[in-house]
Formats: sequence, C-alpha cells, structure tokens
Amino acid sequence: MSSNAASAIEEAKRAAAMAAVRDNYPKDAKYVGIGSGTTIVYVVEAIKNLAADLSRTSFIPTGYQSKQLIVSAGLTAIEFDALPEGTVLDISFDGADEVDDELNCIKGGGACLFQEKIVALQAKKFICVADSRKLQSRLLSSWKYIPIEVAPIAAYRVLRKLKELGSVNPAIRLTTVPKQGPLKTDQDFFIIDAPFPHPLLTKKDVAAGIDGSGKDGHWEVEALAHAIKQIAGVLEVGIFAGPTGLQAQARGAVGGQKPIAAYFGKSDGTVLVRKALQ
Ligand SMILES: O=C[C@H](O)[C@H](O)[C@H](O)COP(=O)(O)O
Repeated sequence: MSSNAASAIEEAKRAAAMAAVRDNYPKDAKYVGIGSGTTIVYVVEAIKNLAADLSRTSFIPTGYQSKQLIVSAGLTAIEFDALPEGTVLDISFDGADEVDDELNCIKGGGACLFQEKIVALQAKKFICVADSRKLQSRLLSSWKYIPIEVAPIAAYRVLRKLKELGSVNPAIRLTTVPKQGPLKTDQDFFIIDAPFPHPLLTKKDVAAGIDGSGKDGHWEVEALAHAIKQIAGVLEVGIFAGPTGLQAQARGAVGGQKPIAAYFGKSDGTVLVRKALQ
C-alpha cells in the first residue's frame, strides 16, 4: 500500500471516530468502554478533544493496548472486574474487521475479542467505528476468517471440530516471528483463525427461505457463532451478533453484542452512518 493510501485510511478512521464521538458521547458519562485496535486510537483522541469535564468518568479497557491508550491520554482506567456490582456502562466504542448489512461484526483481527465482548455486553450502547473498507453486505466477503479465542490445551481439538463445521484450513495464529510459536491473547489463550467458504447469511436471507444451518456449507451469522461457541475449549467467538444494547434493554436485559450504530469513514473525509433497527 502506498503511503498516500495508508494516510487516507488513517484519515478515514479519524473522521469516523470524530463523528461517532460527536453524535453519541453522553453528557456526564460515568463509565465508558474503550475497545482495541488502530481505529479506537482516534476515538480516544476525539473524546479528549471534547469540551467536557472527563475527570469524573471512568474508562473501561478491553485489553493491554486499550488500557495503555486510556492511561496515556490522561484518562482514568478502571478494570472490568473492579466495576461496582451492577454497573452498566453508558456507552462502549470499538472497531471491527467487517460489518454486514444487519450490523453483525467480525472482530479479533488484532487478537482482542473476549474482553471486547464482555464490555459491549455490559454497555447500554455499543458504537462501532471503522473505515469504509469494513462495510460489506455479508460477513466473510472481504475479511476471510473468524477469529476464535481458545484454551491452548484444547486448540487441536477445536481445529478438528471447526473442520466438521465446514471451516477450510483453520489455523492457530502465530506471532509475527513464527519460531516464537502461537500468539497469546490478553488471557494467555490462543487465537484460531477459521475461514469458511461462503459469505455468512443474514437473518433477512433466512427469512427469505435460504437455509443457514450450515448443512450445505452456508451459515447464518448467529447460527455459526452459536455452533462455534458450543465447542469445548472455545472461550469466545469473534462474531458480534444478536440483539443490540437497546433491543436487549427492551427485553429487560443489559447490553447486546451488536452495535446500535456503525460509523464508516471514507478517504474523502465523509462518514457513512448505519443504524440498527430498533
Ligand atoms: O482484535 C482486535 C479488535 O477486535 C479490533 O477492534 C478490530 O480488529 C479492528 O481493528 P482496527 O481498528 O485496527 O481495524
């Protein structure tokens, strides 16, 4: 990628972050979740630039990088397990590797997904921020695999089970120096990257009569996430699907995995906003 193209992508991420924070950051927020990755850096920058008193706000990190980001920005980090009992986060911001028409997301490209999911699930609202390359009508269109966090002791068994579900050549992710072996997550677990041969179906596809049960290799997003989560040794799946926080609250639950809105920055500085159906 040329340096011009790379800087256009960075500007796209920054534009998305600024718009997402401007439109959604709650006045007097007490608890704010901060995701992981390269785009979230611009979210923290945008929060810092708000004309708001942030001294009474606690920011909940989703891993090592996220915590460093919060602390380096001079904000107050509080670990998820130190939150007072019953705390609901006002909002959580995070990036994504791919987002479909129904705002289902693939996450974990940077090896963070477990903490991101528990933080999103504890938030009233989850806002996704990305550049426009991430917006595809179906998951597994441009991004080719599902990241899955697994216990090292079960990794080979999980690989076998993933093949039974139709994954083609799932693999344990290695560090950038392969002789150092598998990459370790913030939980000291492994990541398995599992490609599947077809883009994932949405609820709308299934409502239109397409079989998404995986029988002929075609999976609906939530059905696949559920099938993978059932494999013993899987800590979490890098698919964020199901209800949004607002939909969950309408049913008396706290948060949801799916964003209520996703912001996609373009290289010309414009931002496309997709909102979930309420
Ligand atoms: O594992 C990393 C996280 O799920 C990230 O939020 C995701 O990979 C998107 O990262 P980026 O903002 O760097 O594209």
